[in-house]
Amino acid sequence: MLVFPNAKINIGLNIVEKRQDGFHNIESCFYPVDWTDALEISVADNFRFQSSGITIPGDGSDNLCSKAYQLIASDYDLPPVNLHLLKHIPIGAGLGGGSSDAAFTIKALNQLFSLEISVEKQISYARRLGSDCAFFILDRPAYCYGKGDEFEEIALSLQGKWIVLVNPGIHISSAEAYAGVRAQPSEEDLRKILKDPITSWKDRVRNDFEATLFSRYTLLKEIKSELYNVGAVYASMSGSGSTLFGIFDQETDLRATFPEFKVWQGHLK
Ligand SMILES: C[C@](O)(CO)[C@H](O)COP(=O)(O)OP(=O)(O)OC[C@H]1O[C@@H](n2ccc(N)nc2=O)[C@H](O)[C@@H]1O
Ligand SMILES: Nc1ncnc2c1ncn2[C@@H]1O[C@H](COP(=O)(O)OP(=O)(O)OP(=O)(O)O)[C@@H](O)[C@H]1O
Repeated sequence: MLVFPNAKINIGLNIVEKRQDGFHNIESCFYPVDWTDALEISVADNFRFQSSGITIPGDGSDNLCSKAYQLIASDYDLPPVNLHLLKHIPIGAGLGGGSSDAAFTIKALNQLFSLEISVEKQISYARRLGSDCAFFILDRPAYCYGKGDEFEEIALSLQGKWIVLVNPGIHISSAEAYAGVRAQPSEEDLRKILKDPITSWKDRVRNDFEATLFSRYTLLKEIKSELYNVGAVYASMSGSGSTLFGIFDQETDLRATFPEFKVWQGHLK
């Protein structure tokens, strides 16, 4: 079975409270984008994880795909499988790529072996692998809260809008990014702002990681400004960086604008 785990962007990200368990409560809109990895799962004599494409730090056994397999195998009688991951989504990029790989492994195992695990149960398995993982089970626009692993439907459609993602190759881990911020309650309900036209989002739909990360890495701030200069109706950093995105009303090819960075562009669904 071949599946294509996709990335997400965060449209707004308020870090509202530091929790007793060391995590942070956030408020964010997660929106899927079609920058994808490819994951092939086939029955084998022994369990094996291999990857190609972008090099993933760590050994195969701590890959989130392997962890997802082990988690499901601890409750269900699974045969050994060969997992082959072709890694395209930049890592430490605020795009949730590793989390998506984990969630898609759960979904694929469920389908391949007819496990009939309910969506709710798949979400609770995913949650155990990382805060971002749960979103990718349903994989549709959502307002996320708590650790980012609880969500509700949001009536937001950016279908047909053009999006450009620019990744400058700076690796920022979630833990590093959260360590640098001070949580504070949000000024305005994100769900309410997102009901207003996209042209009113600039300066209102904020990512709380930008303040600290833009002063540490000025390049990130420059990329965001450039996205506005070339006509984005809204631009922001995604998650804990280092990817910036711009949303445009029409197709805009920015590969020549950012020749030294990874650029992904396409329509939103
Ligand atoms: C920045 C986001 O991508 C926004 O969507 C996520 O909040 C990050 O989620 P993630 O990478 O799946 O994070 P996890 O793997 O669960 O946690 C990694 C580390 O990030 C920090 N962390 C993560 C999520 C959260 N709500 N609060 C945190 O403080 C914790 O130090 C944690 O040990
Ligand atoms: N399938 C995977 N893809 C990417 N990273 C993985 C994967 N499995 C495990 N990891 C580990 O997770 C780390 C990346 O996690 P991190 O949360 O920083 O980035 P991410 O998953 O790309 O997305 P985000 O920046 O949005 O959280 C890597 O350094 C690697 O050690």
